[in-house]
Amino acid sequence: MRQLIVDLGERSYPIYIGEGLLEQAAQLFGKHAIPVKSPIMIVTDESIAPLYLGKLQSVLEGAGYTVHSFSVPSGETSKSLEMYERVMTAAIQAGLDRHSSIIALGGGVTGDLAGFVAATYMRGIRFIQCPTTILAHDSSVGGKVAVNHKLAKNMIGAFHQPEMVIYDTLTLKTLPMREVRSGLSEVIKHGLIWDRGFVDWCREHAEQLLHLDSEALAYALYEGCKVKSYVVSQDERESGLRAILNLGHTIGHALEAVAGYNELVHGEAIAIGMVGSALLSQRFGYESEIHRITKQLFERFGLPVQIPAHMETDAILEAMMHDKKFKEGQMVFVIPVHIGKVEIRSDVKVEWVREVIEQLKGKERA
Ligand SMILES: NC(=O)c1ccc[n+]([C@@H]2O[C@H](COP(=O)([O-])OP(=O)(O)OC[C@H]3O[C@@H](n4cnc5c(N)ncnc54)[C@H](O)[C@@H]3O)[C@@H](O)[C@H]2O)c1
Ligand SMILES: O=C(O)C(=O)C[C@@H](O)[C@H](O)[C@H](O)COP(=O)(O)O
Ligand SMILES: [Zn+2]
Repeated sequence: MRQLIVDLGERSYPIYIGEGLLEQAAQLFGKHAIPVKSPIMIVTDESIAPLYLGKLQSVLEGAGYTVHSFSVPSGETSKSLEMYERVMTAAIQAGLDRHSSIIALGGGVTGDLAGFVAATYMRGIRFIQCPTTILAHDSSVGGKVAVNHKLAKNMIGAFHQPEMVIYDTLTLKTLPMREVRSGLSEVIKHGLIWDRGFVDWCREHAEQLLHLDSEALAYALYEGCKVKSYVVSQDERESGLRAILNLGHTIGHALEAVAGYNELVHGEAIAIGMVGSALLSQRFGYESEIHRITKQLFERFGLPVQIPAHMETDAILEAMMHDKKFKEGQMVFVIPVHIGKVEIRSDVKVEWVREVIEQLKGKERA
């Protein structure tokens, strides 16, 4: 088992990464003094429940916990206020009290939704992340929890850190290929913002990663979580540095919203967004090599690098205006300076963004 600590003073918590960790959930709950006397609730989705809910539930019941569960439909559209209310209702009906815990068993959708319920139920109760996707190496760490608004991604949310992250990498073996690629997009993002050596390693190990080679995957998840934990521990509430974790998201989130949250999955949308940021970096005089390397990397992982042609440029621009980094009437972008380093710029011109969107739709500039 590998272990990392998210260092946030008295709210610090561990990330446990290893094969078969769901079997050890009861010991880990005991170690972290998760109260046995109050009922707990596992929130998961309808694809994950038949695979892993029974295991987690029986392990915890075996240790004396009273375990309730609630499954939401799979997919991004479950990150909604409507679903939030349904999970809330289930929590009230299950009699969760102030000492109860909510456990998210699933990907980023489950984690963000269940986490937002935990953050707001009785003004906040304990929350435990049990990620089951590659992408969730990112979403399970750092305490951003939210649901979407139809006009903008993650618009209704909170910061609520988990008690711990229990990452059983055996669960990843059942991931559909599209979700493997999507998760690797955020893994690569952690390299692009912080560590050129890790980007090179990802490129060299693309085949192993795509085939879920256990050792390669465990290393990639550990490295990704390491970057994420370090950044979060420096700037928990995104007053500065943390915004770098948003590379590719200004465009990516807009694409997800414009598509009604059911065309591109998150990792796909941000892969396109990261190629867009690499194009924008040329406007600041940075090397065109950044764009070439970024694009080739995502192509190698079978991720999309173009905006679907039917998406209207104006609609994308409009959705981008709701980005949470938008400040004093100015778009704010995470811009690559070179591979492994980015900067936050608030002097990106809207015309440049329009041109980049057109380029990403396959309409090359003259
Ligand atoms: N909070 C954060 O810091 C943060 C960071 C990154 C992404 N996110 C959010 O995460 C979400 C995307 O997360 P995701 O990609 O994990 O999506 P997801 O939770 O929808 O999971 C992807 C799909 O895989 C299925 N699945 C999950 N685990 C499985 C398994 N082990 N075996 C088989 N199928 C499985 C799910 O049912 C779903 O259909 C987005 O909403 C994004 O905004 C949040
Ligand atoms: O943790 C962060 O900070 C991130 O930016 C990680 C992103 O990968 C993630 O998609 C996050 O949910 C985006 O945050 P938002 O504040 O732009 O909604
Ligand atoms: Zn993301």
